[in-house]
Amino acid sequence: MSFTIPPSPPARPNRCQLFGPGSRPELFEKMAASDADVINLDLEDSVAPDDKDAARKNVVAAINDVDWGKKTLSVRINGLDTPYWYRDVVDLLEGTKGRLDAIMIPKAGCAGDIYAVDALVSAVEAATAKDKRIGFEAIIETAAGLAHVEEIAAASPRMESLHLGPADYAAYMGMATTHIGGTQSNYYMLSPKEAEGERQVHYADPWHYPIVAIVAACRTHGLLPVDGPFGDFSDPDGFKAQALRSATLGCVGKWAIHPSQVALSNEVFTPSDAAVEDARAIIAAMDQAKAEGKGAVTYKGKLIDIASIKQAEVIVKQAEMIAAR
Ligand SMILES: CCC(=O)SCCNC(=O)CCNC(=O)[C@H](O)C(C)(C)COP(=O)(O)OP(=O)(O)OC[C@H]1O[C@@H](n2cnc3c(N)ncnc32)[C@H](O)[C@@H]1OP(=O)(O)O
Ligand SMILES: O=CC(=O)O
Ligand SMILES: [Mg+2]
Repeated sequence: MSFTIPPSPPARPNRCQLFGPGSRPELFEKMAASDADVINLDLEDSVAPDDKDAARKNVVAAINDVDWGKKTLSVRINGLDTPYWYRDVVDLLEGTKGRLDAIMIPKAGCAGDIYAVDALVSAVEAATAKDKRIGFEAIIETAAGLAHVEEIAAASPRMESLHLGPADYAAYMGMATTHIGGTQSNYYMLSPKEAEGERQVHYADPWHYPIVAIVAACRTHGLLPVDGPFGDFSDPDGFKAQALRSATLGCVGKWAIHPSQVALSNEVFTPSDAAVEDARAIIAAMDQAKAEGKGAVTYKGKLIDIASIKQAEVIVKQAEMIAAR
């Protein structure tokens, strides 16, 4: 371990974030009644320019009036390159009475973007004598965001999570696709030409690199890494495969852009009973090994050592936090 101990991320479940446009208030009660851990009311890209003012009013009213239970409640504001974002921040903070938990900052490109929102939020919080400090979520979805992911993660003590936005990421990176997340039909490898038989297609994961960069930045600075949207809500198997890849790489959750995706995300990002039992058995086996003065032992035919305790503790802690919510 480095002499610098990384901070722990916020201890709250973040398995699924359900989004809904601020311009569709008829969805808000349904979102509140869902099983998502986090709700994101959107003022950004799911809201047409002519609807921005109305959506902002809808969202302020809903934060005050809807019973959001124990959910983490967040609003995605408009980007810092638009004329809308400052009014989003001011109206959200001046117009709501303490239920809002976080603001999501889209298209974060550098630490200065987070600093700018922090300055405005801090001024409104001071002026309105708010006790509660609003947290920040930021979306990594531009080339600059990816290039500066670590400085964005470290930009403010308000930062709680980073998210991959595959739709904008694809656009800003000039990727040849119009699909939102998931397997891309043109991103594949073929088995070697000289191999026996018909050549096999292997679909690789075009989101692997940004997800790993986000996870590394989050784990360094004590934030929650979250995978973003999967646009084809008629493809639950595709959603699950993408979510499993993200979970395997260290993400704690994924967005849902349709209610049908909430249970899938919760399932993938909740450790199974078998996984928790196995993790507890590994910790017990290592306790026994330690008592016998050994650093490495065989468990179910495989090597486990001191690093295995840390791996197992990730699963146990996640399960305990979900059970305690
Ligand atoms: C792409 C990059 C991004 O930035 S993603 C994040 C921003 N985008 C969003 O917030 C979009 C969120 N989703 C939606 O707007 C809608 O789900 C879309 C995809 C347009 C589909 O809407 P719609 O045609 O009404 O769906 P549906 O008829 O299949 O709905 C079935 C029942 O579920 C409801 N529903 C729909 N969406 C939500 C939602 N987001 N949250 C909660 N409930 C939702 C519908 O009202 C419908 O309910 P009911 O069965 O009639 O009672
Ligand atoms: O904001 C989300 C995205 O995929 O873009
Ligand atoms: Mg986006």
